[in-house]
Amino acid sequence: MRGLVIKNTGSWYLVKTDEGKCVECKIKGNFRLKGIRSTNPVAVGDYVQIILNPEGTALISEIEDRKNYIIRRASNLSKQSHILAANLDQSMLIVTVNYPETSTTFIDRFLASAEAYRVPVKIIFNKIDAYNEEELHYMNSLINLYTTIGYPCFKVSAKTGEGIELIQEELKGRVTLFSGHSGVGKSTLINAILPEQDVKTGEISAYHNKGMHTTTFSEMFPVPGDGYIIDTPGIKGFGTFDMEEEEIGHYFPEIFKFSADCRYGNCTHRHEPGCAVRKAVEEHYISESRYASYLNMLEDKEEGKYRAAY
Ligand SMILES: Nc1nc2c(ncn2[C@@H]2O[C@H](COP(=O)(O)OP(=O)(O)OP(=O)(O)O)[C@@H](O)[C@H]2O)c(=O)[nH]1
Ligand SMILES: [Zn+2]
Repeated sequence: MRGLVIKNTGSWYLVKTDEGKCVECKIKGNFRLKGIRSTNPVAVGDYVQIILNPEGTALISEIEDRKNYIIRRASNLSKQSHILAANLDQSMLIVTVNYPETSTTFIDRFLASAEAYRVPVKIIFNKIDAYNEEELHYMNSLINLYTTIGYPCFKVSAKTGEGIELIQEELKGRVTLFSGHSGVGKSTLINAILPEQDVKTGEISAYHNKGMHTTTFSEMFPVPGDGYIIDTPGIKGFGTFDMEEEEIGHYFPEIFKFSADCRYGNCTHRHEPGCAVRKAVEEHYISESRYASYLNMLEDKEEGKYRAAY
């Protein structure tokens, strides 16, 4: 029998079968996954085959190939990873231009990691009820920027309910990871989206409070119209994805596009002669803020190398 893993409590997995029944499952034997050493072989979002027991529980016997997954290093010292969620259809990044401000560096790092994980992102600008004219102007210029690059943007107020219906439409039939740094109104927004659900902010927050240092258990919350929201505790972005220096530019779609015309194939777009990316920045085809975020990620990479070498 086939089903979707919607909750992981550590030892048990809750699987929703294709027929719509929820069954508590354990894992059968040992799973080995290609390429990753993981502390949890099965994650929320996995499609699995289960074998029912007479007691009404079941064993997970097989995991279907994942179209994508997000992981977190179990600890700095270990090479093992913890799979937070699998088979994401999209991620919604909640941002605010004030109270508190989300920096473009944060947004761009998130977007680049999402590209690396092959998860499409929609950017949700929250708290539009609270902005003055200047802030609204700034928000609209960001919306213009990110829409042009290919990231759909939405304006909402979790407080007044403005724009929420459109978000509900976007969630239908999809598995969506919710992200955003502390204070952007993620919990308020989830509550506004799920008004009659038995999922409450408190429940999600309780998960949050378990903090970064304990094992993380994820859960998918059903939304009307056959979709799910994943709110991973303690995850503000995707974390660091191991990217090679030359690779970082691949995850900035507009930089990648222009880089085809750079003189050198391994151009890092910093100071190489004949760099088409720098030229595009000078001519305002690529935004200064995006280029700055790109350089910022490159710098991190260099510092990482420095640490590794000493
Ligand atoms: N004016 C205004 N305030 C909002 C809106 N959405 C959330 N807030 C407020 O922003 C603050 C933070 O909201 P939360 O929902 O707790 O934010 P969060 O992103 O879940 O934060 P963490 O729990 O720290 O991750 C609260 O005081 C909310 O009342 C909004 O649309 N407009
Ligand atoms: Zn270049």
